[in-house]
Amino acid sequence: MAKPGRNDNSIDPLDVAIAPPPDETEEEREKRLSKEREAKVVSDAIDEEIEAERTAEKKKTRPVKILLLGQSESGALINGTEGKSTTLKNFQLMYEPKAFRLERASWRAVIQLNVVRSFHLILDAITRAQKALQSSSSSSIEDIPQIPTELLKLKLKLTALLTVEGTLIRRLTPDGSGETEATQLARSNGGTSGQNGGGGAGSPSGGGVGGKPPVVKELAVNSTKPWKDTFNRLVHGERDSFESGDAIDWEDPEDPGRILHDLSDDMIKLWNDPITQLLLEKQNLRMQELAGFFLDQLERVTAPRYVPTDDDILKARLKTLGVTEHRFTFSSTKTGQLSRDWKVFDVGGHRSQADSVGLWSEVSSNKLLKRTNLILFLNKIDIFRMKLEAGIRLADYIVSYTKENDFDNTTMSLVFLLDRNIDLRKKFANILQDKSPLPRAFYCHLTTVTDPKSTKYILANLKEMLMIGNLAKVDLV
Ligand SMILES: Nc1nc2c(ncn2[C@@H]2O[C@H](COP(=O)(O)OP(=O)(O)OP(=O)(O)O)[C@@H](O)[C@H]2O)c(=O)[nH]1
Ligand SMILES: [Mg+2]
Repeated sequence: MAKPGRNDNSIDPLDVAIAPPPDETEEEREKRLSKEREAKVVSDAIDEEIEAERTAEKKKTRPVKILLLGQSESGALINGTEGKSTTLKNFQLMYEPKAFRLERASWRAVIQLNVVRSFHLILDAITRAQKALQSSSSSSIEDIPQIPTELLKLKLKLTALLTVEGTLIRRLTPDGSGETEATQLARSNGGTSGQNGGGGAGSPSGGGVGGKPPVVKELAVNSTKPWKDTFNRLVHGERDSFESGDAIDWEDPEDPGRILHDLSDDMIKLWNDPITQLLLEKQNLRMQELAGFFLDQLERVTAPRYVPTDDDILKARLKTLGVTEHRFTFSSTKTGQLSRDWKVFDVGGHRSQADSVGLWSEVSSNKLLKRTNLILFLNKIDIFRMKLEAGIRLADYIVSYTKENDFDNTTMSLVFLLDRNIDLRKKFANILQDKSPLPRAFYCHLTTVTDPKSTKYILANLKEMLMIGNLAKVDLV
């Protein structure tokens, strides 16, 4: 006997759903059947196309696969993100420059969001200082400078940026595109506003005034979704004119660039004010080290007809969610013997991963990846150097390091890394040697991937791997 609530198995719900209405006339029946015939022709054509693609795919040499792995947030010494999407941007810049530059309109919005986000952090920092000054119980009050009325006026005017932030977020995550669901705005512990967070900065390295460190909210976009399409719809005119600003709709009355331009002078004043700098310093907020830093270029990026340069696009920050696949066909002229299809997978980083060493251990020991060649990038070396020069002591992070924290010579930071006692590369090489199920060569680079030249390391290693290894059958991470 059937249990109560169970469907009768002999009735197919699909049949019921597509069954013709019981009172169908002869004419309606003819119409329906004709539509069904048309749909079948389309469906057959799609099946044929898929089959043809599958056959063509099988005939081709297997593509080289590159999986970009890393964290979204990492340790305190080299903070923030890993630069996976930036590496991918470098590939696009090198091999699909036209398509890359056609996306300038979208990246312009991301850069504007980065700018606004930076100001959100600054305004929050001033608010925290104000609160601390008002509260007599604050222990660190004597360290906080008095905030001049002029600065507070500027702050008030610039709260208009929070509206721009909202507009930009809405544009980057349009309704119905699925982007809103994919948008992750991390919790904020308060500040100037309770509004949505913006994209841009990584985690600030410091604490609040006499309180908890500020938690940075960040806009994340699922890169498999066409967030760029919102802006591409604005594109008009000749597609070939990508080098100019023609890809941007300058007539758009809603363009956030207009408000940014109107507030430009005030933004520059606030950022350059020594009290602002002091307040940031007291709160250990090193804006220069945060991802998506454009505050030293405010006049240019808020200019009425600002078009992002390649360099700006490489520096722009938009967090990735999920996995994106990009295909490139690399010509032999640029890559030597590497003329074949490449698939590059950009994997959005996770905050939960313990640290870079842990991730490297996991990847090295993974049995499914045992025949996969690995290249390790110790990225953001420029920021590492900046931190060393700012007086952060390596010994506070690496106990075995006992040498001088001396940075007169700009190459010193690299010497530290290469030093036998604390050779980070050696540490990672040992992990690979110990954990790898099969012996593998260790490739490692200290990089600054915002510099397009960094791609050359990848290409040089790939050539070597393809030559040394089993040439046709190499998969890469
Ligand atoms: N100064 C400096 N900035 C870098 C470097 N590499 C990446 N960045 C910047 O850091 C930010 C984050 O880089 P992404 O490439 O988005 O990082 P990601 O690994 O894709 O991060 P998730 O998407 O969160 O997983 C961007 O604003 C980059 O421009 C670097 O070597 N030096
Ligand atoms: Mg990314």
